[in-house]
Amino acid sequence: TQQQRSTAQWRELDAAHHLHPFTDTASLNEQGVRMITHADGIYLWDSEGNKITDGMAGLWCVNIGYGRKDLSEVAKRQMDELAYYNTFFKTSHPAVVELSRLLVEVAPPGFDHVFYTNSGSESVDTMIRMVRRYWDVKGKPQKKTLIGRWNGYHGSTIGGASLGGMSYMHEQGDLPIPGIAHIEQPWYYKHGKDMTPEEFGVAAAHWLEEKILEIGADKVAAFVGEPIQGAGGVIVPPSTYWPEIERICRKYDILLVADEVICGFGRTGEWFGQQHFGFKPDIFTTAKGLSSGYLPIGAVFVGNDVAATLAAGGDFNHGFTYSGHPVAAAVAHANVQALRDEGIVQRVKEDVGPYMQKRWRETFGQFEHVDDIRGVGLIQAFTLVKNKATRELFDNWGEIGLMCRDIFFGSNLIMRACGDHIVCAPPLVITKAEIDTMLATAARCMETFEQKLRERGLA
Ligand SMILES: Cc1ncc(COP(=O)(O)O)c(CNc2cccc(C(=O)O)c2)c1O
Repeated sequence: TQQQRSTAQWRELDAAHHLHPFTDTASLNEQGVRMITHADGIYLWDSEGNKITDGMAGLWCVNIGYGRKDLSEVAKRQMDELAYYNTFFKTSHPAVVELSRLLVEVAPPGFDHVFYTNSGSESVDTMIRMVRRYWDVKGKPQKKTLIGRWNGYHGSTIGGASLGGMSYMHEQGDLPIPGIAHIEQPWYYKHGKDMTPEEFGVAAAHWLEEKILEIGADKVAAFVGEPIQGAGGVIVPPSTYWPEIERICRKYDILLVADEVICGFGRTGEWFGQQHFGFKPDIFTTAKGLSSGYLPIGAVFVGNDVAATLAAGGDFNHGFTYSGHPVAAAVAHANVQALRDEGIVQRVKEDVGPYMQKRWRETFGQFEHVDDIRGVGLIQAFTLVKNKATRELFDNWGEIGLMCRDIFFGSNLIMRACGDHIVCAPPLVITKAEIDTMLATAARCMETFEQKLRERGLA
């Protein structure tokens, strides 16, 4: 079992030796980290015994909820049987074969092949190399450019960070790499002022057509997007957006890629976000909910045309030591089987998802500085705004979001601030009673938030 230390001792050792992701190390160590020691269902406990409601399912990933001993038993059994062997050099093993069969079963039709990675970023980098290889084999090697969206998020590897549209990431490391372009995001609240959502969805998709014509269709390899932008703040596109994107991709013969790292494995109430929006990509990337975060694993679902073309090209020179890792594959298999056989995905679509969306709107609609209340299934958000009537946002984008997030955290409720968007993506096993309790806490926090705005002369 874990060595028993005081919170102070944990904090001291962490500050001395551990570099955290996406963190300003100096400021983190002024405050001191919260030591999360265990978790169950939708709850976390810290080293001070505080019970915390995890409204973010870790990092959008613990779809099945914490504390599933069946998954840890599968991990132990697999590790005792075959802890590791690779899938290079004409070998395979039962765990990755069983997972592949199951994933093809839950995938939309037309995806009979899966490539494995260790993360969403590696899935995205794998996809980038597949897309460029695809056009090589097709005899159009100049079709290299991949188009993403500003404020899209596709990971932290050099490829993923380049394809993502977070400019503060591009500034660190001289990104994007060559052959990457971006178009504006389909954020209706900000860009669609004098249009209906449906008109805006078509207009926003046409930004892709403009970009393709600017670059030259003969140079464009693919368009890549998250069905709903997650880390960008749960930007839910109008219903007309994705079908128009797909039409434009077919018109100019460029591949359509969905990044389902967040939207995949039941988050929207469908198995994959592409099914909610009604489009069919050529490839899609996954991770997170694939194993519910119990072990690191990612998977690239390769459409049959792309798979056949890659195969025609002979050796595809790409892969990782841990591609299809036996223990990660076994746990992912048990996780996906439970999401399906326990009806968890189905319940998001038919029961808890609609309930959350209704209660989310009821809870936050009453606040003066909350607007654009939105969501699908169990991914939802709202935007903190200075003036609803004029849709005026606060100055210093992100500052108010962090203030609001800290009020939630102070009440042992984890929600995420993405700029001035407040987002929530709980484990898919959340019950209606837990939704009511969580939102009652959140409502009290929002009263405090409004009070703080007044005290700061911002309201
Ligand atoms: C759509 C998408 N694509 C790729 C990645 C990269 O996955 P990995 O992190 O496993 O390499 C992601 C990851 N998304 C992600 C990761 C970490 C933090 C947050 C946040 O919103 O705070 C979001 C993602 O959301």
